[in-house]
Amino acid sequence: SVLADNGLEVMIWSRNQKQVEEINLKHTNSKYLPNISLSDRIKATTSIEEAMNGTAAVIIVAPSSGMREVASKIKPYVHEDHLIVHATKGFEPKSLKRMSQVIAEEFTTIEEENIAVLSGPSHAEEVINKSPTTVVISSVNLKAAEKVQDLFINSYFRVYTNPDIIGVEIGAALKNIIALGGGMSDGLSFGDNAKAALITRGLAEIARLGVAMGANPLTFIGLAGIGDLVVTCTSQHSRNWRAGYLLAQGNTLDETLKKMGMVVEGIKTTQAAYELSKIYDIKMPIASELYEVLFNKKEPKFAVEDLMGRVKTHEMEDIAKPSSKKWVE
Ligand SMILES: NC(=O)C1=CN([C@@H]2O[C@H](COP(=O)(O)OP(=O)(O)OC[C@H]3O[C@@H](n4cnc5c(N)ncnc54)[C@H](OP(=O)(O)O)[C@@H]3O)[C@@H](O)[C@H]2O)C=CC1
Ligand SMILES: O=C(CO)COP(=O)(O)O
Repeated sequence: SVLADNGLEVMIWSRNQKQVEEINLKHTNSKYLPNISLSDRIKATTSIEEAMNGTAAVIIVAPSSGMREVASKIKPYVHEDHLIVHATKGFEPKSLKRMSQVIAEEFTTIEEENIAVLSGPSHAEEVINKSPTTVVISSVNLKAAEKVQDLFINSYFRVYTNPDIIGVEIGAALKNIIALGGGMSDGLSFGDNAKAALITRGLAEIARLGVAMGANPLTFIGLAGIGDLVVTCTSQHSRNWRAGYLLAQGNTLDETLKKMGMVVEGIKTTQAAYELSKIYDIKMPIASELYEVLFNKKEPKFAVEDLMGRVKTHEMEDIAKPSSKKWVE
């Protein structure tokens, strides 16, 4: 919708024939964005060949578990001048690869310089209503990032460039875990103190893993870090928040997913973060407790008790420890 508002012709590829017909005939997408009218500059097709015909840029927004499948379908139609942008927030299950790594592996004809990541606090439900939104576009190539910035930027959608593609993708993926916790906190009727603690301590563990994986720590105080963390932990538009809320109210994981009916990236990402924290030897207490709740049936209230009862430590554990001498002074 942002691109259509900017005067571009947009072709959506979907695997769902009914959804394609609805978009083309009624200009609505009632399952995913009810009560919204879409621009008639947005058309849809189930044919990837038709969708790719004459395009300059391809925006992939499949859930992370489907990224490789979708990329491999697009592959035959991609040429070296295409700009490939993704807005997916997660890691590939099992390989634990970032989305731009999966895209680079699939599109061997595309230079890494032509791949960009769009991220930041941007619930679709608000963007579609033209509510002021700020995001980042990240690429190893500033020129590519600026081209995508020019495609998207307008009076309600402000796009900043950021060269740290690793940090942007890691911030985007890991914030969903903390958002599950934010929903649980509200589901358990904890207050604002608990939410602030989750956001702040969540950011600390996101940054610890991110830095170990090669990110610039400053990215985590930007839109793809704290920005997206705040919006997903506090907004009722957030699927991750809602899933956490349902879990805290006693629903099982299966019941929660059935009630959601939309992708909840934080669930698979909790598994990925659990594995990455072991590979990189990074402490991620919130992600570890969420792992126990999601996959080992631990009750959320016991997870909170265990988080609160951790061995006492310095706030900046593993990042900056003041010397004991200075501390005494
Ligand atoms: N919603 C939001 O506000 C934002 C979402 N994101 C990210 O975008 C990604 C997608 O989220 P979102 O669109 O909200 O998720 P939804 O669950 O709302 O929609 C997922 C869409 O992807 C399609 N899909 C799923 N798997 C495949 C596949 N293997 N091949 C083809 N199509 C597939 C679904 O089709 P079908 O209906 O046929 O199942 C559906 O159209 C996530 O990584 C999310 O974190 C990022 C920023 C904001
Ligand atoms: O990433 C998002 C907003 O920036 C969407 O978050 P949810 O997947 O939790 O809805």
